[in-house]
Amino acid sequence: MKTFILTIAGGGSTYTPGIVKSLLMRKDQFKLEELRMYDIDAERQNKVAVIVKEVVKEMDPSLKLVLTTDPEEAFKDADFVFAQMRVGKYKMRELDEKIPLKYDVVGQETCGPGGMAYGLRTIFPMIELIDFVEKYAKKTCWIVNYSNPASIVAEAIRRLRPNSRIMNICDMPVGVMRNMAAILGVAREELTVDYFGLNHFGWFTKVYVNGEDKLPVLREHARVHGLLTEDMSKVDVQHSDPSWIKTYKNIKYLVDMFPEYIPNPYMQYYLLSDHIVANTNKERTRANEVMEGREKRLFDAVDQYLATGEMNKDAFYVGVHGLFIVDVAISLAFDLRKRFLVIVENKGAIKNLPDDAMVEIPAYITSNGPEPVRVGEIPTFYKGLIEQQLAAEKLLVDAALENSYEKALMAFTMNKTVKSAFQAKQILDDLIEANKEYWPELR
Ligand SMILES: NC(=O)c1ccc[n+]([C@@H]2O[C@H](COP(=O)([O-])OP(=O)(O)OC[C@H]3O[C@@H](n4cnc5c(N)ncnc54)[C@H](O)[C@@H]3O)[C@@H](O)[C@H]2O)c1
Ligand SMILES: O=P(O)(O)OC[C@H]1O[C@H](O[C@H]2[C@H](O)[C@@H](O)[C@@H](O)O[C@@H]2CO)[C@H](O)[C@@H](O)[C@@H]1O
Ligand SMILES: [Mn+2]
Repeated sequence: MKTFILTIAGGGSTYTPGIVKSLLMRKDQFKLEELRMYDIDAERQNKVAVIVKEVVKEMDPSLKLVLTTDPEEAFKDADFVFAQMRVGKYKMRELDEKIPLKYDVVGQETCGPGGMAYGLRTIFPMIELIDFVEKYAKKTCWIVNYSNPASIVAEAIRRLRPNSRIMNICDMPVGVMRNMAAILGVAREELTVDYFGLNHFGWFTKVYVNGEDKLPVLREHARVHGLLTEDMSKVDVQHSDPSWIKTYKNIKYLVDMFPEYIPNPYMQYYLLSDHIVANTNKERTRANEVMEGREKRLFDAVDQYLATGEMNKDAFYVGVHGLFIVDVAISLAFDLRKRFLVIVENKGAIKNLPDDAMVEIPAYITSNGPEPVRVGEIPTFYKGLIEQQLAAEKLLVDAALENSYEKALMAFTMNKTVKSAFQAKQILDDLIEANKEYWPELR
């Protein structure tokens, strides 16, 4: 049986235990020879590893587990790298969210100025990671990347490392499909969707079950309930947090106004920005909810295990997040040609968008990478919105590569969540100060 060396980059992530569990649930199909955790923060990674070791002991005790901060040890002869780094960690996420809110602008980790700030922190560490993998791993190695902000990261990689073997993915569409399946009373695997957009900026246009388009049924549900199902805690425990409930509810306003398609929940930040700001607690944002929730639960479980030897199994979840990345890797490994939504270079797939846009669309995942479907032409409303967002993302990457303050200011001004160039400049200047340690210099 073929076996694989797999490295998780960002081993200290709160998602690592869930991803490891998901990997080991598939060990009969996707057998690991060695699992490695790589992070630049050894202390955080060691803590998360306390839980990971228990998962390995229970599910695949003979598996070799390596923890390292050394790139050579991490990537030597690796077959797969799962990337999930958060550059600046939650401390910086909190600032990404709170600084724009000071100016009554959406404060979100991947959208608006906060997302662009996160992008400027992440571009070069991701390029460094790709270079480590290229230097040490097998030539056939695939990087499957969750690191956000995925659109900006993907655009920078397209420009700087166009030949790298990387699949940029996002679990939000899969999360939505999980809710859609619960609403329709079917399994998520029974859904086949059509979708177009950029990452965290797109729309479902068809939702097939057994060849029948169920979008009309979902539209009627969404007009009243958004994408909430009866009991979210049964669908995904994390998504019963108040902020996620609000997010799924907000879809009802969007579907009511624009019933044609079902939007990615992230569209709320662009199309309902005033409502979002008015309903956000500027002192306690999602970063606080996560630090006091997902992160605390995990680290409390580590402390409890070290003190008592007892493991709290509710401290982490596999969820669609853990399932999806493993599904993508298995399709890459065995040329399964499974259809998933992934982020790829457009190259004509969406006919009336530029070839060099990094778009999120369905693709068949082969061992040579994605084979995207042909989406065709998209209607003017969506095209216009996407073009504006795409321009902002491209200008931001220009800013990073050219060390250009002016391009960064253009990117911030272009973003739909920002009202004026004055406002863009105030937020940008505050973010430059907060990100001194991380951003490329902007002159
Ligand atoms: N694409 C998606 O849909 C999706 C879904 C969920 C999470 N994510 C992303 O996954 C990542 C992890 O999220 P989290 O909430 O678990 O964060 P986290 O802060 O718990 O973990 C991130 C880890 O990355 C490490 N890190 C930072 N810079 C690094 C570098 N240069 N090299 C190696 N490791 C580095 C940190 O030390 C930390 O341990 C984030 O980028 C998040 O945005 C993406
Ligand atoms: O606020 P967070 O850190 O809890 O989540 C931010 C991430 O949200 C999306 O991922 C969700 C996903 O949609 C859901 O189905 C489940 O697996 O949880 C994920 C994380 O909560 C989004 O796609 C990511 O890009 C964000 O990082
Ligand atoms: Mn995402």
